[in-house]
Amino acid sequence: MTTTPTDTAKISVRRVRKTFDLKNSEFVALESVSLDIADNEFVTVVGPSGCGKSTLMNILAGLETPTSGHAVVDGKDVRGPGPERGVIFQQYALFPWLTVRKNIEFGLKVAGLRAAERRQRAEYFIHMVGLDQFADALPKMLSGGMKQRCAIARAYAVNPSILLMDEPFGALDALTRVTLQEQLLGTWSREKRTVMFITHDVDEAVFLANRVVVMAARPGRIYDIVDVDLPFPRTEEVRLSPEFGELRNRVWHSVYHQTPGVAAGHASS
Ligand SMILES: Nc1ncnc2c1ncn2[C@@H]1O[C@H](COP(=O)(O)OP(=O)(O)OP(=O)(O)O)[C@@H](O)[C@H]1O
Repeated sequence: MTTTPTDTAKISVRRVRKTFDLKNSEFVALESVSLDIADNEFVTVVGPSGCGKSTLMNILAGLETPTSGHAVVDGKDVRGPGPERGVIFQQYALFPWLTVRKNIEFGLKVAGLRAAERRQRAEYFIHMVGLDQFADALPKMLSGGMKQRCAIARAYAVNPSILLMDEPFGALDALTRVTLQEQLLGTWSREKRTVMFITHDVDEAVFLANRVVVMAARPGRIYDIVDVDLPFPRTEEVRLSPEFGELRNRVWHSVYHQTPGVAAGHASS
């Protein structure tokens, strides 16, 4: 389990504690979380509901501040959102009144790119996620999977070096989900980014990652880190391999046995 911060990490989370004030008490959402993520690494985070996955991601996104400890990106403390960190949520967060193309161009306009350059860049990423035929469609005309592909293209287009993804495929059916996992990995291997990807799905966590971080709840903390030394590209053959099965079982075991009640119930059965 590697949790010791180093100076070379793209992302360093150092002894982060996050508390929320409740009416008569303080709720500890994260306790002493330390984690390093290397440049171009793909890290997935799994854990039971309420273990602080989104809180950790929001801290890295600059949407929450740690109560103590540090979130460091490229050697600097995170002090708010920044263009080098793209965020993708479960709910697509597309502008409903803008077409796919305009949604993707939006961030480029904010970044000050000229119209021709915006157009060219949007085309590239529309093609990358296979939405060529829907470039002029409004979000309401897209399926859930297409909306999420549009959100991924939009995040990539502004060229962030880090992608923070909070259950981006959580609302999709199993087949679309698998297709998007393969597509995301294809994009990641071509474009390279440092990715933190939150999921509830252990198979998804193993399939995508270089490393799986398993969190535990009450207080939210890192419970285990599993290296995934499966080859890329991650094909169906990899997904069906005994090595994949072993890693999935290892991660599942970690998630299952730290969930209060579940392990106890298991032990007594
Ligand atoms: N703004 C807030 N005020 C009070 N409590 C909060 C706040 N945000 C999060 N929490 C609490 O902190 C804990 C961690 O929440 P968080 O959303 O990070 O968990 P999670 O692991 O992402 O959960 P899930 O898998 O269900 O999305 C939860 O118990 C939640 O109720």
